[in-house]
Amino acid sequence: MENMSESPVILNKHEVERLLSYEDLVPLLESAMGKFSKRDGSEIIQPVRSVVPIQQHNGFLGLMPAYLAAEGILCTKMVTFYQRPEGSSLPSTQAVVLLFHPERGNITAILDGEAITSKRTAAASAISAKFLKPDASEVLCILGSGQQAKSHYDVFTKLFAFKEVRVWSRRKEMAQVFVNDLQGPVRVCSSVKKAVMGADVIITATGSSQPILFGEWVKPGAHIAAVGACRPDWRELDDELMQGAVVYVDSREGAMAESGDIILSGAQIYAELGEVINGCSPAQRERTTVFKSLGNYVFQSYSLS
Ligand SMILES: NC(=O)C1=CN([C@@H]2O[C@H](COP(=O)(O)OP(=O)(O)OC[C@H]3O[C@@H](n4cnc5c(N)ncnc54)[C@H](O)[C@@H]3O)[C@@H](O)[C@H]2O)C=CC1
Ligand SMILES: O=C([O-])C1=[NH+]CCC1
Repeated sequence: MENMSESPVILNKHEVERLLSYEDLVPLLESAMGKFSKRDGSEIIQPVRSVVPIQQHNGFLGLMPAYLAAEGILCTKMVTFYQRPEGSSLPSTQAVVLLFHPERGNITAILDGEAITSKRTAAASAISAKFLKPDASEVLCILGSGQQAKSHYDVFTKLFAFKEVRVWSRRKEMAQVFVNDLQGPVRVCSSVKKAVMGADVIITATGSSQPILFGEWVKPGAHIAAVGACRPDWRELDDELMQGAVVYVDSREGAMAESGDIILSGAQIYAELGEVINGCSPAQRERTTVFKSLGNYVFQSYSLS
């Protein structure tokens, strides 16, 4: 987005939603993930996110700067995640993305980050599924019924042909509200166990800080895109699942600093997803795979630059 005038371009949530299509985003993100995993410090600079915990809301403010020299992208995202009471009208994840002119240092754009976060996170999970889900994947299961659950439903049903989609939410009526807003058929399940048994692809997109998904319920060979639990003491997946699966991440440094599922289970990171995209690490589709997503900021700056 080239802006030669002094005033930055400002795009609100609706404008970002309109401009940011999955058709554009998914291939761009795939390419950005590959470039990120080839990183040498002079080309891509992305420090691990600074996090300010906000204890009273069981949440945090995250500051996420990134510089891609070759692409001419200098940006930062600022994002809050606050645990909301069930049914709250306030979004749990809110964000702004600032783009800077890499030569002059001025702000060129101020972009609503809520839509970027929803779509970019879902697109990253979809790319993980493209490489890691079992070849014959028929059943998709979504745990959670919030913003991320919705964006994941949208992109997964757009890109893949599942025969069955299931959703679980800790309050069944919230799962029902979620389903009522969707176009296609989705089955509401009354327990995580019922939702995940036999599923080929499982998305965990909850605000939980304790494991909700247990390895004993997961079909061998399934692919799990684990989106929540973005703090070092938060979990969504249990030790059995983490230790038995082949674990892929968006960023090794980020995962070692922020993922409770990795740090507390002691699971080994097998590869970054970008290394799979680059052909440097195998996609072990025949094994149970976990993509532990934390939100890699290079990707989102890329998508609207
Ligand atoms: N990996 C990434 O790049 C990103 C991760 N996130 C994370 O994804 C998760 C979901 O975010 P949003 O969809 O924006 O939030 P949301 O508030 O819209 O949805 C959260 C869902 O989790 C459920 N939930 C909350 N606490 C729970 C618990 N203790 N047990 C079971 N279910 C619970 C809620 O009922 C709701 O269905 C959060 O953990 C957030 O930090 C958010 C943005 C990007
Ligand atoms: O990438 C992101 O924006 C976030 N990751 C975890 C919460 C928000």
